[in-house]
Amino acid sequence: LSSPLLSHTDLHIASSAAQSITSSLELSIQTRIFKIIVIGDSNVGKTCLTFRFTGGSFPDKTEATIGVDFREKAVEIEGETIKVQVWDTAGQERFRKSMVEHYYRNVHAVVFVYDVTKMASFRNLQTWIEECNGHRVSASVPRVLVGNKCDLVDQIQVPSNMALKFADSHNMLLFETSAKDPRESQNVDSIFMSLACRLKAQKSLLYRDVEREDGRVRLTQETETKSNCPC
Ligand SMILES: Nc1nc2c(ncn2[C@@H]2O[C@H](COP(=O)(O)OP(=O)(O)OP(=O)(O)O)[C@@H](O)[C@H]2O)c(=O)[nH]1
Ligand SMILES: [Mg+2]
Repeated sequence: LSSPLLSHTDLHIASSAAQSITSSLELSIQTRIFKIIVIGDSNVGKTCLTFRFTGGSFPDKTEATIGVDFREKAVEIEGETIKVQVWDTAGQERFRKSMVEHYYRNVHAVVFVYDVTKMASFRNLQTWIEECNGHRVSASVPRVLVGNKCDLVDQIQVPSNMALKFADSHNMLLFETSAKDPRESQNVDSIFMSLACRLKAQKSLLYRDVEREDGRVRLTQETETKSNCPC
């Protein structure tokens, strides 16, 4: 009789190795990236807001963004680490025109920014929304509205109720905040975190649609009832 090719111990080692490969594969599959673009007139503070979220501070000096700057931050939501990839876009037409297609390709969420001290930047939101819609961004892609520079209290031109009405009519949440004021930093974080939470909820619903049980695939009725998302 020939001896078995693999002993019991060998089999055990092989099965542990297979398990660890599977779990590292699952980990890499689970690291998801959410692409969030920040859009609005030049000088409204898009670079400062994205800097505040990813770097935790207000930049001493900024220059007009050319094309796009990428900023990333890993956040943890319900035990899952997610990479939030923020696309800080250029507001000036000459610095953005060759990039616009790239901004909107496979975007997961959109942040529209205006400057509360500049009515023109609020009025121009309509044009930014039209550009976004013109690039076939699905209605299921969440959008939020941000009124920045609230620290300049004496110079406010855009009343909150006007902004709220506009946000409501476009099915967006409104955040009024300041990238400059350190007391507002949590509020700035919540702009991006609220979007990441919504995206996670949407995506995990998709993942949960199919569940294996007894080797068969079945649809589940599970929804987001278990969510303990902070937002
Ligand atoms: N007071 C105040 N100033 C701000 C705030 N955010 C940005 N700024 C200032 O506004 C100016 C423009 O900020 P940026 O972040 O560069 O503007 P942007 O929207 O990125 O502009 P583009 O890159 O040209 O599209 C800078 O001088 C900032 O210091 C804020 O919350 N409060
Ligand atoms: Mg900029």
